[in-house]
Amino acid sequence: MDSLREREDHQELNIGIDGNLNIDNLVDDKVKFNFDIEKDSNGTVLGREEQLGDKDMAPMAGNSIHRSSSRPQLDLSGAAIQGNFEEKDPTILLPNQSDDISHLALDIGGSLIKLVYFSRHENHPFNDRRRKIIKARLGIINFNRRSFPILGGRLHFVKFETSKINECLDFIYSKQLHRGGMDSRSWQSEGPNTENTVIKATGGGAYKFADLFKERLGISIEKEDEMNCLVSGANFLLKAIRHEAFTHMEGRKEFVQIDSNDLFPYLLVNIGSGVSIIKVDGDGVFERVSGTNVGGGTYWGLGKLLTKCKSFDELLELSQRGDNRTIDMLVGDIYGGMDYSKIGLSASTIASSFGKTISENKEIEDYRPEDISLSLLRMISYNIGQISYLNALRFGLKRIFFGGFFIRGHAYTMDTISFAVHFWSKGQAQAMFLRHEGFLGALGAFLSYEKHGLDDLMVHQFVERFPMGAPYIGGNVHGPPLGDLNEKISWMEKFVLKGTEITAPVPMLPPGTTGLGGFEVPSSKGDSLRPDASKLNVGVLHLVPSLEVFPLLADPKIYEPNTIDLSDHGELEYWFTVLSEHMSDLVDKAVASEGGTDDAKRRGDAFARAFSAHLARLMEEPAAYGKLGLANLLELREECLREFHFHDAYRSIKQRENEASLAVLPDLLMELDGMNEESRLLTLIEGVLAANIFDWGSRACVDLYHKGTIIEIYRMSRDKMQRPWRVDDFDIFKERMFGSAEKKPHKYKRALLFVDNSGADVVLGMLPLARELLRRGTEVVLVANSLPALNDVTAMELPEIVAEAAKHCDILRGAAEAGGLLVDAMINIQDSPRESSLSVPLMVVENGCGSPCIDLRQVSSELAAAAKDADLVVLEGMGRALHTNFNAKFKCDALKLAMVKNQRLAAKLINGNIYDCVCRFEPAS
Ligand SMILES: CC(C)(COP(=O)(O)O)[C@@H](O)C(=O)NCCC(=O)O
Ligand SMILES: [Mn+2]
Repeated sequence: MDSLREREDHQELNIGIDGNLNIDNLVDDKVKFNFDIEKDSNGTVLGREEQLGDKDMAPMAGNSIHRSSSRPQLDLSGAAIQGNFEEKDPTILLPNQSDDISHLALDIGGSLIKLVYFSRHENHPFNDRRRKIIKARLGIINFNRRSFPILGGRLHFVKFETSKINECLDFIYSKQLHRGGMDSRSWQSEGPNTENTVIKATGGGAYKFADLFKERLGISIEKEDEMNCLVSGANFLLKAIRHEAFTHMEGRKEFVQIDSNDLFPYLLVNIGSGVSIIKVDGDGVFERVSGTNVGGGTYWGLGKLLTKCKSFDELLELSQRGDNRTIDMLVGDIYGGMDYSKIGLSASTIASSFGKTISENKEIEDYRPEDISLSLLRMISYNIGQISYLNALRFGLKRIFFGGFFIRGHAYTMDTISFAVHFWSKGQAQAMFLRHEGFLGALGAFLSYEKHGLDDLMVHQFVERFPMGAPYIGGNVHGPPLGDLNEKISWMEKFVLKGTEITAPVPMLPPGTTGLGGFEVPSSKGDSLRPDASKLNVGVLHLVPSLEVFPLLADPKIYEPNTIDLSDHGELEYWFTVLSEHMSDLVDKAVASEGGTDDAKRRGDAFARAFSAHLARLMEEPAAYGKLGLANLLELREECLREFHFHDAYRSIKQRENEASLAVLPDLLMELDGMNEESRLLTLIEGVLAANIFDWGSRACVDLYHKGTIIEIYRMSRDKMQRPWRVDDFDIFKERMFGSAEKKPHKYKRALLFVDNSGADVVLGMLPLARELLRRGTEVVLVANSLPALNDVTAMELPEIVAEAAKHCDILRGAAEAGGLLVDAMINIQDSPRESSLSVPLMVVENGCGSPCIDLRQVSSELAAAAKDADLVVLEGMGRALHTNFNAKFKCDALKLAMVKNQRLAAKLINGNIYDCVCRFEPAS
């Protein structure tokens, strides 16, 4: 079979096929891999199990024929041009390529093994033809200017206890990570050879277990320097991940925005079994300035001896219920309950860790394990905090980043370290923590593969997501992501049976306060911290190399997409309730969209459980997945739906509404054409606002839809349009368009219209507005979602809607032809991109997201390209113009249009009522 073909050893990335094809020419959208589907001799697609056979356990290495080298390479064997050879950028199939980026790296520490692996994104369906037209139209030569291709993919983070190394080996084997691809389907069941495969690893275990890896998996370990890896991992995270670093004081977590140009120097304290203290001055420029042998291993080791705990997590969990005053000697114990205020020590300050046990005539059994664990934790955390501070002082450093698995996202540990740093530095130095704290070394090892291509990635190109399974790593579930859909569903079912209590929302405790020398009662522990909380910290990092910052943002550095701050507990609770109440309706729609089968019902059920679990988790710790805004919650819902293979829950509703609206469009256009320019503009804006009422994400609107037909509701909404609207800048916009006694009329060159919902919203609202702009000589770019979200129209669906509308309107037809939106015109446009029509073009671009909101730091390359010549941005709808971007400032004129379909938001944002409207016009800033 094809996929049995050997890979070439030592094949460099830039070796060409027959000397002509240089890999530099392969950009992401031109390389196609076909390893997703394996067929048997009858052409039947094999299931995962059939392909894997009984291979989930790693066998002893045997004879095999597959070879690969340590370098991440493209396997060019069997490469062939697909399709038309005459095409300028033909697709090249690499049938034997499994993944073009290095895929697995390890950090094998004394206590834990950390794994980082990369998996390629599944191809998501996109309109290739539309993309080609847009590329030609916008003059995009190359979406990706790298010297070699980076495909989108995911970085996964998994850990195992070193003492259970066999579980780790089984995991690697079951996912076939040692073979150059995470998807076993690309390999034959006969057991390909891994003889020459080399996997990068760091940590002492890279030496200690090298033979075991060879024996069990047939792979060699290439050792990478541990300090080097820690530093490059930390630098990478601090530069590439937006919400990576945070402070943690008195139970309050706050993300710190790190300016990658102002990162160095800093102190990196890695708390593993032991502690390394490293002064970092740049990429690859560092010095290990100190360390201590009292670290995570000490806590665990002593804790194990003293409490009989079986695991680190159990020990940490015990500390949650501990009271260290029964064990530690406090200042007050020495001073008869008084403070030693002369030297600034309160009575509650620990004078001597474990000191109280000297004078008491007790045996170990007489102390509570909980108290012992807490005393130990405080002793070690304070000590590390103090040594770190002294080193920061020694080198004049203000920022200390703490990493390593000792911390485990444990609030109390972080508070204790922060307190120590704050206390000793008198507030001059700041302790910061990293969300991927435990994976610095493994990430560094991953980055040490040559040509991994991740060096110059920007912050916005990594998007953190939480596919199901990711939040529940640990124990027997090694998580992210659970292999296939079935696994995910059954895991959700099992999870709910076992742990229903954690799916229920848990109220968050208000942060406690502590006095000087505080922590008499740990402020961050208590009933609200679930035992598994420490495992729920990092998700899968999605690498989307084609995302860019929207070029028209006035100042991307201060841009904040979210309008509503969910760190306000009242807000979080409200939106949590809204989303929970919407759940059953959404599940019904999702299940119906998949034919209402038993399988769809089971998936619907699993989705509801998964999303509820995420919500519960976020209620408990809003910053668990990074800084939380309403847009993230709404996106999480869409992501969860996709996880359970609901790709378009509102498909039929959208279709129905499109058809009904297209049927009345000709009448509307006729009515508009009978008006003078000024009344027409007003009617058009009114039309956009009125049609925005068709929003299946709003509870109030959905209730309304039971009361009439689409057209009745649209009419009712239009009839209620009374000016002044709650935010009403229409006159300023009108003056900008038509001029006044003092000002000349303005003709926009190119307008970007961020469209929202299907049906009336786009057909009767935004398309007529687009038509008016086209009529006035403005190029129009309709910007729509890349993936479905609620009833939002997508960039895939829009060309068809425009084509339908164009049947009734010459302006739209001419512009759509010029923009390549009409099928016949698409063929012409490839030959002569610019001159095919006299009309200004109407184009469609995708925005790069699949959510009702938009974060303009992460838009598609085609939108970024379209923005180049644009001088007007129109944002439409509640998600795009209110929940997000209400306060966004642009380099060009901006018009924000929305109907507010939620009472609380109306009251909060515009001091108004549900169904009030916003027409905000902001000249270029
Ligand atoms: C999800 C939405 C932002 C979509 O609104 P749109 O952008 O389509 O105008 C909106 O429906 C919403 O905020 N819904 C939740 C609140 C509610 O049910 O009232
Ligand atoms: Mn919408």
